[in-house]
Amino acid sequence: MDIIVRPTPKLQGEIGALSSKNYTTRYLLAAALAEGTSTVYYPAHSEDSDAMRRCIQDLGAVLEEDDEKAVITGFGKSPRNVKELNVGNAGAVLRFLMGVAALSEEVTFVNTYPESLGKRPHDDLIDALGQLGVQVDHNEGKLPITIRGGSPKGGRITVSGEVSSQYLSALLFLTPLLAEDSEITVTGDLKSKVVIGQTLEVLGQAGITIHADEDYMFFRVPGGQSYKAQVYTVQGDYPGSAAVLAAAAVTESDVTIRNLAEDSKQGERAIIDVLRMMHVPLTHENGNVRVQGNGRLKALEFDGDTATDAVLAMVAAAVFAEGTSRFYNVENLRYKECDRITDYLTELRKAGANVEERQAEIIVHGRPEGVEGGVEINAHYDHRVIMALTVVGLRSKQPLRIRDAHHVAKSYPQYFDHLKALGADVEWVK
Ligand SMILES: O=C(O)C1=C[C@@H](OP(=O)(O)O)[C@@H](O)[C@H](O)C1
Ligand SMILES: C=C(OP(=O)(O)O)C(=O)O
Repeated sequence: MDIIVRPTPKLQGEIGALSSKNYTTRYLLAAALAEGTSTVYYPAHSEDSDAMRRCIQDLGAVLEEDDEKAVITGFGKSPRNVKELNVGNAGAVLRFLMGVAALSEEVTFVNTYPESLGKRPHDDLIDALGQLGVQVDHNEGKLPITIRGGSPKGGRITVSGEVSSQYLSALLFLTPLLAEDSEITVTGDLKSKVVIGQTLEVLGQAGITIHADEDYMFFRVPGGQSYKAQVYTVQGDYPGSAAVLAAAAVTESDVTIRNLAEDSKQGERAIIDVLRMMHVPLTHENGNVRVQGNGRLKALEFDGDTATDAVLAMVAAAVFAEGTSRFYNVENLRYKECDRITDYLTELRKAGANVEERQAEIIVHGRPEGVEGGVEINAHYDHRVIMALTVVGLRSKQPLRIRDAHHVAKSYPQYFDHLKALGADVEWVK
């Protein structure tokens, strides 16, 4: 399915934020790794969170769900033997479950998105699991991947943080369950470091003890622990909401998103500060973010690694800012659903934006007068490219047609419904 995004000068209304993807995957996993029955309130419903639901059930968790909650009886340290797992296009789900698979005899992760997740590297996690004595067969560090776990005992592990924080999160979920203590040393620069704060927060809620150095470069993990069955509540999602807030920022608007906690550990809450720095009129009180956009934005410089999954939305806003913006320290955007620097900028240029790339930077020469549009956009299987190009389309002179925009459902299936409710002129076409 394609979406047509037509110029929309005004957005107005109120929506509730979608539920956080990163907390949903973590709570579902923590519940599966517990032996009793946990409840997860307001879990996200999207392709990635459904991938976690499906896989933990394949591994032996029992899940019952109604409109507000998932009730999960976990398998503890003993996942059921399963031949294959299919995580769809979900990177974090794959990496976390590669850790869990170390507790199984033999599991193969199949490759159902050869053009997206199928191209992403997992070498650093494969290497770390190898240090625990886990045998991993792989296709040059990529899917399909077969893990022969058995009974790793724990010990000293080093893992590179240069490409993704998800490898470290996977080890932090696994090692507490091993018989012996572990020590994890991170080498290189740890990318998306703030996300590790979310992992540690969830592990703490699950009753797991981890001794972490303040810089998250070294961890002591006592072995022989068990996850406690708990009641969790998923908070609102900043990365997805960032795209809606960017849309409000580039139009004449009065848009409110509810349920975005001021004290959230999601790094992408930086969208609030970034829009403020861009002089976008905005308030954030009692979990409600209200943008009263006037279409005028100022350029800024920003360390994108602190808000990895919101950078594309921020760049889309910068396309219409006065002056030149620079988003630096973003090299790991290249290892996502697509190369979110080269592929994304290719599509932005098609729409008429003036952008430049460096290995680890995106530079945007703003066009407050708007961009031409009137072209077809390749989504590159990437929900965040789809959301960000939609923001650009709202302020293009001619409509944009985004091909295969249904991939938005990886994290935010109701994105276009939410935008429509706010008055955006968007239409699905076959
Ligand atoms: O741990 C997680 O849930 C995630 C970590 C981040 O990945 P990287 O650490 O690869 O940047 C983020 O981009 C991804 O959407 C989710
Ligand atoms: C990169 C993302 O997810 P993942 O790495 O889990 O596929 C994302 O949600 O933007």
